[in-house]
Amino acid sequence: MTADLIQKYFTTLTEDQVAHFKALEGLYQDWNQKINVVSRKDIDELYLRHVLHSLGIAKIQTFNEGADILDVGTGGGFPGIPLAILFPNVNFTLVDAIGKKIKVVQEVIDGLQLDNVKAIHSRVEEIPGQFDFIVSRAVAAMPTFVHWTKGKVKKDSAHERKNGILYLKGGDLEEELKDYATVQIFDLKEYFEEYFFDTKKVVYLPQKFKERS
Ligand SMILES: C[S@@+](CC[C@H](N)C(=O)[O-])C[C@H]1O[C@@H](n2cnc3c(N)ncnc32)[C@H](O)[C@@H]1O
Repeated sequence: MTADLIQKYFTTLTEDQVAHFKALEGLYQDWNQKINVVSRKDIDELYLRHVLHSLGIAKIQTFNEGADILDVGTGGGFPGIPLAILFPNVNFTLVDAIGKKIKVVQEVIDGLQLDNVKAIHSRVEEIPGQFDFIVSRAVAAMPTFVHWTKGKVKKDSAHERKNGILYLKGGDLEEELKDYATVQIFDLKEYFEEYFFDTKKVVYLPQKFKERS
């Protein structure tokens, strides 16, 4: 699959955005040979499994100009890098506890000359600042994740939807999310027809969520 897959679902991309999405393939293939951040199987399906999947968050939430978004446990840059290409006027902070992963992320940022992304080598618990939304994929179960990111969401919302966590998850989430009364789950198969998305969801947890009693 090629970068055309992105244009199939995001039809108003600028030439710059299309060029950036296209350039991801070469950058990741090159860097993945030096530092493995994407599994061999997945690198052949980069646009489906990583880029389009990351952009699933954008089908649920559009970020306002100037918003601050934190990607926790970004690994090789997902979902942060595709979202930063899609929202060039939004500030992204990508954090990961493993230095070599952040090195690849930094190389991709430099390769694309993205000026709206900062890559930080740190555990999320140790970074300062507050953000409108926290995005993530495949990092920790929600209770641990909520604990790690406590106090990192801005109180006042600049978006219609309350600030909070937008987490890409899959499978049966009932047990993991049973304590959160205000959680919302969005099925990505409603937006993308490829079979890969059949079980994929975006989990939205607003700040100041209610725990079920
Ligand atoms: C399975 S990888 C997922 C990477 C990426 N989000 C993706 O979906 O391709 C999980 C990543 O979370 C990072 N991580 C785990 N705990 C973390 C923490 N407390 N702070 C920052 N990064 C963390 C790990 O270093 C690892 O790179």
